[in-house]
Amino acid sequence: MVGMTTTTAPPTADVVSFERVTKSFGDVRAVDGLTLTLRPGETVALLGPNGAGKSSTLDLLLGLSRPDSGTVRVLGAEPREAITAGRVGAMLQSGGLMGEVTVHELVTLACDLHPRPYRVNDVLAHADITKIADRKVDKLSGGQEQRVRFALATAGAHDLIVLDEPTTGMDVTARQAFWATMREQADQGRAVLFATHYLEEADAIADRVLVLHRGRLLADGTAAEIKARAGARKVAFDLERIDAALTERLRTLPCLTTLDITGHTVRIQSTDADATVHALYGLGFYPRNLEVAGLGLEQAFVAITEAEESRTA
Ligand SMILES: Nc1ncnc2c1ncn2[C@@H]1O[C@H](COP(=O)(O)OP(=O)(O)OP(=O)(O)O)[C@@H](O)[C@H]1O
Repeated sequence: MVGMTTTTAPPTADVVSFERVTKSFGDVRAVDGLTLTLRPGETVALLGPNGAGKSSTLDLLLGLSRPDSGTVRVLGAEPREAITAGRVGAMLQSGGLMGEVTVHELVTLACDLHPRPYRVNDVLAHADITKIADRKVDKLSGGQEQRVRFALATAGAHDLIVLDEPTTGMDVTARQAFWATMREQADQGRAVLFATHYLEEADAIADRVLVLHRGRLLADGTAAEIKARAGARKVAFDLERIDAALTERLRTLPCLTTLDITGHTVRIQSTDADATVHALYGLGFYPRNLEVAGLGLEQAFVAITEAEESRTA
């Protein structure tokens, strides 16, 4: 971050806008006609299987790479302009921290360079690194290093905070503290965009979830909407006796996507739980302890991405 005044355009309603953005590496289309907008105060999770294009999307957003076609705007300006103006804080996976300095010195430098800095002691406290402020940066554990990266990303008042898998390596307490601080930032009107593989974090934290797959947006909505869109439900019940013949009959149930039998317990995933349960009784089964539940975000994510895989196979 460089502390200089630039001719940044005035804020628009959209913090980020991607308009039919494409980026390829050789034959690989990492981002494929992506259109999306982020608004102030939103906390948005970016999900996707390995290679879906999450990091490539964040790189475009941060001006670290340029699209082959389409436009990327951040706070109404070119990404690099918004970044040079200190309006975007980023915490990326890659890139080492300066080694020979202490945590305090590094955070002080980040605050000094920021056009709208917070107080160094406040930044240290929020990132929960006050106790390790005098340690050399290259002597930190993985989780401590993540917290220092977080401190650097929140050294001043940003309009947008971008985080690539921010809690990797953090323990449970550090994660909770991290998300509490992030929530405060969002409550102050900042947009927060984070890529993650921890779906429970996306479920708990994000107002909005974006599912990327092969560079395209497969789903965009609240976690509840994404779960509902996946449509599938879990059905579980016990049977008194299960043998090979009964297992074969269970496989004929309609709308079944998965069948798992452990001891006397049958677990099913179904695209239409009502039809499956109805047929279960119709086939003469007497299920006990019958439970029907919606999918978690993780299962919904798998269902959505697998459906797309088989559609495009
Ligand atoms: N610099 C590059 N050179 C060549 N291919 C690249 C480059 N960057 C990304 N790719 C390819 O583009 C695709 C998208 O990669 P990207 O890193 O954006 O995915 P991702 O969703 O962040 O994955 P992960 O969850 O594994 O971090 C992948 O097929 C990847 O191999």
